[in-house]
Amino acid sequence: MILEASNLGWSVRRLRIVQGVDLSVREGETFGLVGPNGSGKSTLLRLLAGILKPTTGKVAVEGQPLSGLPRRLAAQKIAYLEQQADTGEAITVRDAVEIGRTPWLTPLQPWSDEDDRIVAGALADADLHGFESRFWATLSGGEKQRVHLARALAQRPRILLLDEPTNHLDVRHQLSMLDLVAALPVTSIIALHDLNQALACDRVGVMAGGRLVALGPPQEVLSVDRIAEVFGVRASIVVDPADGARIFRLDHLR
Ligand SMILES: Nc1ncnc2c1ncn2[C@@H]1O[C@H](COP(=O)(O)OP(=O)(O)OP(=O)(O)O)[C@@H](O)[C@H]1O
Repeated sequence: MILEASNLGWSVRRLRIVQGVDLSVREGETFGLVGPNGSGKSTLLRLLAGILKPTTGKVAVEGQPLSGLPRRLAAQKIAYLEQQADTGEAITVRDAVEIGRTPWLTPLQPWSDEDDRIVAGALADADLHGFESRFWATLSGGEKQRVHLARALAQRPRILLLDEPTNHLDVRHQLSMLDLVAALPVTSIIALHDLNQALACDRVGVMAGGRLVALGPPQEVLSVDRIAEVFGVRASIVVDPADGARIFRLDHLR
């Protein structure tokens, strides 16, 4: 297992925000995390990224405790794309993406042609050709989101943790973001609100009230009954006659 959490929990002022999460993620897997607002998805991702220190339990990356890994080493293994990261710094798109290379640079291994090549590839993968010299503050929400993705890709991590990465993106960029993540030779954990997007993941975990209440293949985990119970909505499954793909139609519970 590339990433393992056991009895993972985080509390603030005696409030249990995440509790008792046991999770093992396989190498190369695209793992979707779904759940209502406030169910603990972002907090769980921040614990897995090592940004929050667990109140209970632990996280292991490639068998090593995350808490014992030096920050630089952890950043070589894990990239985290936050939900609403912003900066007031006057930086360009290229500067922002170059930051992704930081964990790999040392005085003995300064910036090289290989770093240039990786940054160019990340910019291209995030469809940012022509944006390199634009200032961050002038970008739209979706363009900023794509720069974050490019920065995370430039980090060349083993594990990508993405918090609602399709937020702000137009439909074409939503599709290319998810296709890109699925095609990358990395392990990804993605918090998603769109249950149809979650259907495309290898496995899905469902968060409710700070707990991981279900875990498994999307078709099993995202049952009509569970969607009603966890999200309070009525799901019906519609089959596209063109290719047999199953999609959810969602409505109020009656
Ligand atoms: N530092 C904090 N202090 C108090 N409450 C917090 C803190 N951090 C998170 N919470 C609360 O913990 C709960 C879980 O938050 P979290 O952001 O993890 O949920 P989420 O599932 O990612 O939600 P969303 O879908 O809205 O992004 C929320 O009710 C939130 O208000």
